[in-house]
Amino acid sequence: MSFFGKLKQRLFTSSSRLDKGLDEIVSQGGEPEAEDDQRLAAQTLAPEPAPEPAPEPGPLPEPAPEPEPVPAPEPEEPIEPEPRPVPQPEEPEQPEDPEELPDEPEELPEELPGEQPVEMPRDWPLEAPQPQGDSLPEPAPMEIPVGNPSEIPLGSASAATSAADAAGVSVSQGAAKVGFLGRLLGRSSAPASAEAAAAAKTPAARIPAAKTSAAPAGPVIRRALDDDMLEQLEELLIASDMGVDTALRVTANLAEGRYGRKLSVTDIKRALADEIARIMEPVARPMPIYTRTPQVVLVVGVNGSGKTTTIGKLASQFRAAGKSVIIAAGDTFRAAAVEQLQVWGERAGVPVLTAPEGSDPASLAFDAMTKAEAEGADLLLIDTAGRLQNRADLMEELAKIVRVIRKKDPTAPHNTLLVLDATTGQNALSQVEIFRKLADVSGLVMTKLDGTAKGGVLVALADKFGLPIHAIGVGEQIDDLAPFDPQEFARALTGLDA
Ligand SMILES: Nc1nc2c(ncn2[C@@H]2O[C@H](COP(=O)(O)OP(=O)(O)OP(=O)(O)O)[C@@H](O)[C@H]2O)c(=O)[nH]1
Repeated sequence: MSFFGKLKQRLFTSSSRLDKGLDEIVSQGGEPEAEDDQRLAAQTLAPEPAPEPAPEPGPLPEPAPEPEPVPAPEPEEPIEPEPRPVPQPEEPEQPEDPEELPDEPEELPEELPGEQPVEMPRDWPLEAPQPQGDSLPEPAPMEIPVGNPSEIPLGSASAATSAADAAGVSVSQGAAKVGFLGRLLGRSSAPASAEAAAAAKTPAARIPAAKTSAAPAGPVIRRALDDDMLEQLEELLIASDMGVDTALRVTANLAEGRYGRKLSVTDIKRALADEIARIMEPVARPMPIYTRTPQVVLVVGVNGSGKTTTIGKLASQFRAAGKSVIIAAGDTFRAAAVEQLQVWGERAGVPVLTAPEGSDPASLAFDAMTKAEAEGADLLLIDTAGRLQNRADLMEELAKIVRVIRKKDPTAPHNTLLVLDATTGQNALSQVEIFRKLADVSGLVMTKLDGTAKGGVLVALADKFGLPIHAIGVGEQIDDLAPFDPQEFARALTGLDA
């Protein structure tokens, strides 16, 4: 089975809900179409173009003068990432034990020049080039790589890229690599046999095959888009966890230029997929990589959301991309969480720093910073507790971790990733709201998109918060984390094949 097919299977629950719902909506009040009508409909599938504006009478206004080009200032010193504010606890701060923690600097710099995070184009090679000099911020052309090369079958895009990199040849992955979601949708051109072997190892292989949206034999059913149908579509999108506001916006946009026209299920899927991709496009951004090391990535989220698993996957993939990584097991209150992280650390070949149960996570974070600096690590991934039961405590804990790591690097943490569990549906929205208050969230990772009918929540999140979505988790295996591709996600969610 192709990797593309895996994704389709994994998003089966979400797409099948939409599939089934759309079938029902269109068949109610819809009618089979004669062949001639089908040809006509195919020609008029796109929304009607807006009428051309009538030429304005009278003279045209003078064109506005072009603004003077402003030369970009050349940085003389290395540019550092901007520090994000330390989240302030609601309760008055307790004085820290000076024996436990090193002195805080008198005052954190108000503002540091910000290093522009470099977002990685999707077809960059996996290997980041080495910095050319001390003074220039060096963009690291890397997005979260797909899969662990040791597990990537020969002939896959990543393997091809690595080989080409080794040979000093630049490879456009666009040609060889179909995105992760795309591969799960079944459009991979990679050899099927090796991928089938890899897929067979995953739980996804045991999920029943997804219903395909290939046109059924016989006449296509079409239904004229009217108010009733729009209302039904709204309800269906709400049931898919898109949220009321987003569902209303999506259906309103879908109606534009199509109202009164006869649509088939595939027409609606295409229109929906376009609309969803349009919403998701601006938030699909790989995690920025900075030249400043260690780059500190704070990972937050409620217990069970998939933080540990995501850290393990990230560590493995960054390491496979040639980065040196250290993990700090910051949830010191749960021995099981620490043990789980150690297992992932072993799998990824990455050291995991731990502290005795119940000890201060901030001092572990400080030690981890010291070690990461001493060892010249590229990335430090810090796990944190996710107990929301006592928000004030959690807020203070996160704030203290941030204060302490800023003693070492005032610009840290460079990324604060909020890990969300897709199966929680609309609850993910309130988690974002809460964690944005607790920590300065810089991006999202959505886990467990496999096996949930609530994948639509990602659209609601993008629409409501506009926070970057760096990656998605679609399984429990080490290579089941992928950069977020809005087009492929939209197609997978709507169950569209092509
Ligand atoms: N199906 C699926 N399961 C996942 C995914 N990500 C994580 N999980 C599973 O979700 C469960 C919880 O994941 P953890 O990584 O332990 O979550 P956590 O946020 O670290 O939880 P605590 O350790 O309790 O703080 C585990 O059984 C993982 O295997 C995913 O993308 N898909």
